[in-house]
This record gives sequence, structure tokens and C-alpha cells, in this order.
Amino acid sequence: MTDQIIINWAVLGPGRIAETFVNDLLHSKDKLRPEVNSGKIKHQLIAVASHSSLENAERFKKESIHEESNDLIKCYGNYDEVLNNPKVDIVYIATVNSTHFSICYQALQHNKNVLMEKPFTVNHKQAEILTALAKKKNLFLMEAYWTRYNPVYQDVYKYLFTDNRTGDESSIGDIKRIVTDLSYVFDEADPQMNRIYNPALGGGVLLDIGIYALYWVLGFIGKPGRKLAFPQINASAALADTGVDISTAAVLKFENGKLGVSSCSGYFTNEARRVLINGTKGSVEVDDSCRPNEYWIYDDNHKLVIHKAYTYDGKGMFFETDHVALCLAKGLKESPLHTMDDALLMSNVLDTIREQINNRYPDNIESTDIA
Ligand SMILES: NC(=O)C1=CN([C@@H]2O[C@H](COP(=O)(O)OP(=O)(O)OC[C@H]3O[C@@H](n4cnc5c(N)ncnc54)[C@H](OP(=O)(O)O)[C@@H]3O)[C@@H](O)[C@H]2O)C=CC1
Ligand SMILES: O=C1OC[C@@H](O)[C@H](O)[C@H]1O
Repeated sequence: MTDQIIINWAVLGPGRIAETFVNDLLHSKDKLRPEVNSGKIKHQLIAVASHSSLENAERFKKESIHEESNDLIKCYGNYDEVLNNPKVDIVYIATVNSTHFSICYQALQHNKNVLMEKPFTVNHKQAEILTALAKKKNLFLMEAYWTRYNPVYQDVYKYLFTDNRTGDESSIGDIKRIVTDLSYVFDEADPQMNRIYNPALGGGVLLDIGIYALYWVLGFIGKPGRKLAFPQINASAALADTGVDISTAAVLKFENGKLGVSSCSGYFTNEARRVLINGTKGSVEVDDSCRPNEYWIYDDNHKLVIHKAYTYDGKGMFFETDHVALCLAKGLKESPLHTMDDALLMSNVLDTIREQINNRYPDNIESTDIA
């Protein structure tokens, strides 16, 4: 096949999300992956690197990846060797939050395209440095906000902004309010929750899950062609004993009376995940702000206009990986759906909220120094 797009991936940080990502990348045969199923896109994982030990990378390869895709994968006990491997087209950085800035910086310095797990960085200054570096080096850089490529998000976005509508004249009228939440139970006694509770790893629910809830607000208020001023923000949080936020709420007040009401918590179960978009001529409900499956669109009399539910094979991270492949094939340096400016706006909002709720990380985590 002449026009086949082959993408050689490397994974840095063989932890839990890397396992999900790789399995979606390589194994999902979902019908919603037409380019992969037709052979137009071929994803190959060629490197897995652990900063702790070679054994860690090898264990990941053995235990987390189906055997039939193992042949190409080389394991490394450090990140540098992967960054020096010219065969790698893009690195997926799936390490703990506190390391995002320095590892991404190194990857860009080594002229690698990067898909950076969320949160992009722990603060806005770091985000500015990375986006400037990617632009200077003409490299692709994208925050892995995977919900953006999910068909529910895409459908709702297309429906609201069809025919070049802007945020003030969507198909449900002027979007005046968006209410979002994302919550899970994060048990402090569970060792796997260390990265959530540990300030030295960039912990707290805001940067872990609050992001998903907030992205609906930032994505739908004033979009497309964002022309709204930075919102006035009022936030409040309950902090864990370690000092990181464990239950957080923020109200974002934009111009023209538009409100975003967004919360996240480590105390609750699955019910607390919905998205509600209120316009002057209708509304939208989505079942889950992180991994949505289903949405409902209502008219101004709350009469149901559209209801659609999707099921898909895997976690749904492949929507993002296939989008990245298409961007790379087109020579794009950022995703048109989730731009570097979008990541910058989010980091600015997160800084503002963190300052108000008093979740400050150790200086070395907040630093922009490169070791
Ligand atoms: N998109 C999504 O749905 C999700 C995204 N995430 C994001 O992915 C990232 C990783 O989360 P998760 O996979 O749950 O975390 P894990 O703790 O499972 O794994 C993180 C990996 O980071 C690496 N690492 C690098 N430096 C350090 C360090 N100094 N201390 C500890 N670990 C380090 C480790 O690999 P090694 O040492 O072997 O290199 C480790 O395996 C986070 O930023 C999180 O926000 C998480 C869950 C879901
Ligand atoms: O990104 C994420 O989404 C799902 C959550 O379980 C996880 O903690 C978070 O990092």
C-alpha cells in the first residue's frame, strides 16, 4: 500500500496509563478506526523506556503487550537512548506529573515529536517554555487530552457549531452555562494513589481529573475562534493531609454572562461525572466528562432532539492516537482540535485555581530550570 502512514512510537514511563494506551494503540479493531482497519494507518511501537530500570521496561513489554506485537519493541533502562534513536517518530510521555516538563523538554531538544500526557505541565510558565520550544524546532507537540477526539465530544461540538456558528450563536443558542464534574474514589491507603496524594509528584485531583471537567467549559464557551477574555475565577477546595486538593470546585465567569461551574473529587463514585451545557435555545447532557459514551440534546422546551450512545472496544484512547497519526502525515505541528494555545489556556486556568486553593508544589517541581 503506497499511501500507508506508518508511525513509529516510543513510550517513556511504562506505568498504568501507558499499558492502556499501548493496548488501544496496537490492538483495538474498533469499527470507529476506519484508517487503522483499512491499513491506511499502521501504528508500530518500537521502544519502551523506563527511567528506573531495564527490567521495568521488559516487564511492561512481557506483561502489558500482546505477544504478537512484541517483535519490533526494544526495551531501554533510560529515556536518553530512545530520544537518540532516529527511527522514533513520536514519543508518548506517560510519566508522573512532576516530570512532564523536564522529560518533554529533553524530548524536544532531541528533535522528537511529542504526545504529552495530561496535565501538560504543572504550571503555565513550564507550558509556555515547551510550546515555544516546539515551535522554534518545528516539532509536533500535543497534550494528550484524549476526550477531545471521542465521538461524543466530536458529535456534540459539530452539532452545536455547525454552519460556522460561534460560541454566541450555537444551535442551542447562546451557551450561557456549562456544569461539569469528574469524580472517582481515590483511596489514600492504596499505594497506587501515591501520585495523587504526593505533592512532590504534582498530585491533587485538579491536575488529575479536574482538567477533564474544565476542558468542556473551555472548549465550548467562546468556541470556535475563542474571542472571550480570560474568565474571572473563584475556586475552593478541601485539601488532603499532604496538602494537595482532594475535592475542588471552581466557578469561571466569562463575559456576556457565561458561567462555567466545574468540580472534581476523590470522594465519589461514578455518578458524579456528567456534563450539562445550557444554551438559551436548548441544552446538552453528556454521561461522562472523561470517557463519554452517550449524549442527549434537548430543545428549549426540554424535548429530546437527539440521543446517541456509542460502544467501543478498548478505552477509547485510539481516537487520539489515530488523530495524531493523521496530523503527522499532514505535517501538522499541532492538533487543530486541541492546539498548543488550548493547552496554555488550561495551564493558566489551573495556576489561577491552584493559587486560590493553596495547593502549591515544592519549588523544584514548579521550577523551569532544566537539570
Ligand atoms: N489519559 C488518561 O486517561 C490518563 C492519564 N494519566 C496521566 O498519565 C501520567 C502517569 O499516570 P499513571 O500511569 O497512572 O502513573 P504510574 O504511577 O502508573 O506510572 C508513571 C510512570 O512514571 C515513570 N516515572 C518517571 N519518573 C518518575 C518519578 N520521578 N517518580 C515516579 N515515577 C516516575 C515511572 O516509570 P519508570 O520509572 O519505569 O520510567 C512510572 O511507571 C500522569 O501524568 C497522569 O496524569 C493517568 C491515568 C489516566
Ligand atoms: O486521566 C485520568 O483519567 C482517569 C483517572 O482514573 C486517572 O486518575 C486520571 O489520571
